Amino acid sequence: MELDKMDENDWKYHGEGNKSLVVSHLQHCRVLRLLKFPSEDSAHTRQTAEQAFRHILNIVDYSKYVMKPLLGEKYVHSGEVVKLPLDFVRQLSLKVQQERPELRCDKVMDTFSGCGLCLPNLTQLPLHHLRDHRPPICVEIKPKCGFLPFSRHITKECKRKVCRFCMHQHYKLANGKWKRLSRYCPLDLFSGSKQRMYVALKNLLEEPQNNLKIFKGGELIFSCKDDAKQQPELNDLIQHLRPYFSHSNGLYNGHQPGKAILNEFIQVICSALLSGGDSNRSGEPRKVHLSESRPHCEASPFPRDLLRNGNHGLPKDSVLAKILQVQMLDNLDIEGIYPLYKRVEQYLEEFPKERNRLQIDGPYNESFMDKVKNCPTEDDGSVEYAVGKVHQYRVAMTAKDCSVMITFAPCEEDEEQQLKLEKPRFTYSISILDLDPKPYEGIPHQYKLDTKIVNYYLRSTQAPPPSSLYKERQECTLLFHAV
Ligand SMILES: O=P(O)(O)O[C@@H]1[C@@H](OP(=O)(O)O)[C@H](OP(=O)(O)O)[C@H](O)[C@H](OP(=O)(O)O)[C@H]1OP(=O)(O)O
Ligand SMILES: Nc1ncnc2c1ncn2[C@@H]1O[C@H](COP(=O)(O)OP(=O)(O)OP(=O)(O)O)[C@@H](O)[C@H]1O
Repeated sequence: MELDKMDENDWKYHGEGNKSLVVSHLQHCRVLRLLKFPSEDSAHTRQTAEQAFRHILNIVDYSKYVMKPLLGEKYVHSGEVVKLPLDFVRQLSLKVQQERPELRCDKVMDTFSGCGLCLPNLTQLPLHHLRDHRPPICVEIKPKCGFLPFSRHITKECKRKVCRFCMHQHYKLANGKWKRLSRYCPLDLFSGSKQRMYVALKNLLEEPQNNLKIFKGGELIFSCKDDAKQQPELNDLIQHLRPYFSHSNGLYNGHQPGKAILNEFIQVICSALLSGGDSNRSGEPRKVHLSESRPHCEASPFPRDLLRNGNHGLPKDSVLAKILQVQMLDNLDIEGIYPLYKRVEQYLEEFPKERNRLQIDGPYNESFMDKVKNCPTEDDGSVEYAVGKVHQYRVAMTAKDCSVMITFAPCEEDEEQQLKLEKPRFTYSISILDLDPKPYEGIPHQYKLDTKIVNYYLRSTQAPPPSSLYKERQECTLLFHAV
């Protein structure tokens, strides 16, 4: 990619989140990630080009020196900061505007700093097109927090029983972010039990919200609709997936029934999520267990009588195990962190120059990582302890908000061979994305939000739920066979 010859016509809109907008290159397996800012603030809070460059550099450093060592080399692609011609960025911004979903248009793309992040396009498998005519399928999951907090600082008992995602659903519904409750529960996905993972993925397919996107050949084919009232089309998805699962097993009227296709698709995702573990001497993958936390969320729709005390857990090096371990660096919960944040604030008021030494806003380097890793286990009343725990909390927050991308494509066999196989075989890659640092200043907001979510949950579950909600849920429930 020659930066001085950038042409907006070589790029197209790919997707966006709350903080950044992503465009993909038409020929090369590359994306550009550009920051976004609230539109009303853009005139006065706009950063100088120098500040914007520093900001993006911080994102790369944080990914490279903090998240990559914690999550594993193989899953993290940190990318590189690129300086882009301002004219290119302005033209690009105009070009993508009409593709942007309405719900994301409260923010505008950064067209003034001329900085962006260049990353591999993780929805593609490099060189795959040389081997098979079927383009890769990519499943992007934002799994959210996979454990129940176990901190002694927790004041509301329900937080030990119902997970944050399930509680938050009620609050999101009330403030209009979504129109239907999601039945997805992160604790099921992180359980390591194939049955529970299956149910979690099935529930994501029924109501993806912002937790599931599916791409085919780099094109988005399944996600929540822009109009949150509309449901995504599972039948369309089945048609897209059919060529990947057309083997001879279980044919009905000459082809696989839709349910069977979704069933196999979910199993492929499960296998990928459980892969990557090394084995012990008996050949069993090593597992990680959450001894400190209750393993099941009371709001999950997974039938309680099917919960067994079996030796589930996630294979040690699987992508979900890696993410969960980092999430669990938050062992005090926001209720334990907030007083420590206030301790740091008080200290900084007295000694403002200490902000740099304590690396409150970075730099995110080995020394920051040292503070995260070697934080004392007991509170000795020091500012060092408080800063260490705050840093750990922020790292855990990143892991609670990251996404996993599983990109898979049929193995090399030609079609005839493929049809004779009992099950199709896939080659795949797994990555973790959106590993940006969460701001230190965000802690008071997190504290308030936590209180709101819990209070709202308690209020809404004590009162009988509106009957229309249940009606809608029943209408969209699919019946899958247990695996
Ligand atoms: O607080 P949460 O759990 O709602 O997470 C926010 C996400 O909402 P979600 O609940 O996943 O729909 C939110 O996602 P959406 O904008 O809702 O797609 C962002 O990821 C936000 O992170 P940031 O402020 O952009 O760095 C996320 O904020 P952080 O809490 O991770 O800072
Ligand atoms: N390297 C990549 N390859 C392919 N697609 C990507 C890549 N990085 C991001 N995307 C796509 O762009 C979308 C937005 O990116 P990202 O999640 O990083 O945005 P964000 O604004 O930081 O998210 P959030 O809302 O969590 O703050 C992703 O959901 C994903 O679909």
